[in-house]
Amino acid sequence: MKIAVIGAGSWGTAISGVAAAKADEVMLWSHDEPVPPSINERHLNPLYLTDYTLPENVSATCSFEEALAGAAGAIVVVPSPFIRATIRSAARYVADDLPILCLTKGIEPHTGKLMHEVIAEELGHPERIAALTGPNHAEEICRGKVAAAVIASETPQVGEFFKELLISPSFRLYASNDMVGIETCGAVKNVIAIACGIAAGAGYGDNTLALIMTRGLAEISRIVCARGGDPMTCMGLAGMGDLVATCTSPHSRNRSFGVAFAGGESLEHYQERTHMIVEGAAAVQSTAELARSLGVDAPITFVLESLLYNNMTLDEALNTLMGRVPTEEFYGLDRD
Ligand SMILES: NC(=O)C1=CN([C@@H]2O[C@H](COP(=O)(O)OP(=O)(O)OC[C@H]3O[C@@H](n4cnc5c(N)ncnc54)[C@H](O)[C@@H]3O)[C@@H](O)[C@H]2O)C=CC1
Ligand SMILES: O=C(CO)COP(=O)(O)O
Repeated sequence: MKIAVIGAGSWGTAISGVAAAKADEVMLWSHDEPVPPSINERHLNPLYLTDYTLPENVSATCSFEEALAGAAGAIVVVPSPFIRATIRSAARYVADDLPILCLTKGIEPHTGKLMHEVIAEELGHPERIAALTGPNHAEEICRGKVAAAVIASETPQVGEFFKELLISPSFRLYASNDMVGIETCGAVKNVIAIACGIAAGAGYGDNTLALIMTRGLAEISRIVCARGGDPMTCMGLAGMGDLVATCTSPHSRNRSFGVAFAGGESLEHYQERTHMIVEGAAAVQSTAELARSLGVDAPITFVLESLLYNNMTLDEALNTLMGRVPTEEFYGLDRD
């Protein structure tokens, strides 16, 4: 059995190693030309997780045709800003019944669409699409450190196919049918992680971080509910689990960017320096747009939007948040 992995960043590289334990062959599609020769000759990605040696049955290519030919399943893991264009370019090599698993975390700007919805729009046949999210830093997964995630799908057999492929003694996978819930959690927790990074970088304490995480989870839950997801999803691995990992881990690019931003570094400089995607920076804008269109109160996201993009100062941000009148702890959690 061959599995195609579309996207050779940190997470695409790590998940290829996981899939290689069960698949006969994993072929990784990379946007970056230096990646395939290095993986094919030395089993090393020269740009991401550079000290992780991939299994011998993982190879790489920059050709969609080569990656997808004869594949029994495809895993999509390109950063959200590139997902629509990438999938559109790959579309003619994707069979109508190919099971697809989406690992990307984001919300499309202007449309408010989740990543599985973008893939479905480009490829059709939404019933063959599943999504996986959870507290899964690639740096730990590639070392086999114990972790878990949720796989959600409209069709149970599709979720089961990917669960069987990726489950291992060190990687537990739970099933869900709430694709909207798990993907919304996965996108918006990145916003909250930036807020935690900024607070940590500015010298605030653990109480402050717990406050941001907890009120962040309330904010995520209101958006999940308004989007038609299940609020219980927010209590699980895709919600609280990933929020805690991303808001506290030194591996998190979103948290680290927040720390750097508090120290005066720009987003452009941070991304150029690390070559990594800060999904939460784009998600600040797309989540704010989505929340406004849904009529959802998202104060942390709105303040971050002003801080990152409209020259609000940190003091003004703090005063805006702390100046709000505290209301009921769990308002806005009704499902429409
Ligand atoms: N790194 C991690 O631990 C985890 C990442 N994710 C999610 O996985 C997704 C991918 O992130 P990473 O693998 O971490 O990426 P990364 O930040 O490690 O690497 C950036 C990726 O973007 C690609 N890229 C750059 N320009 C491109 C273009 N024009 N078209 C297509 N691709 C382009 C690069 O080739 C590279 O694969 C994101 O949505 C992220 O939130 C989810 C869970 C864990
Ligand atoms: O989603 C992630 C861990 O589950 C990765 O988070 P960062 O993009 O902040 O590194």
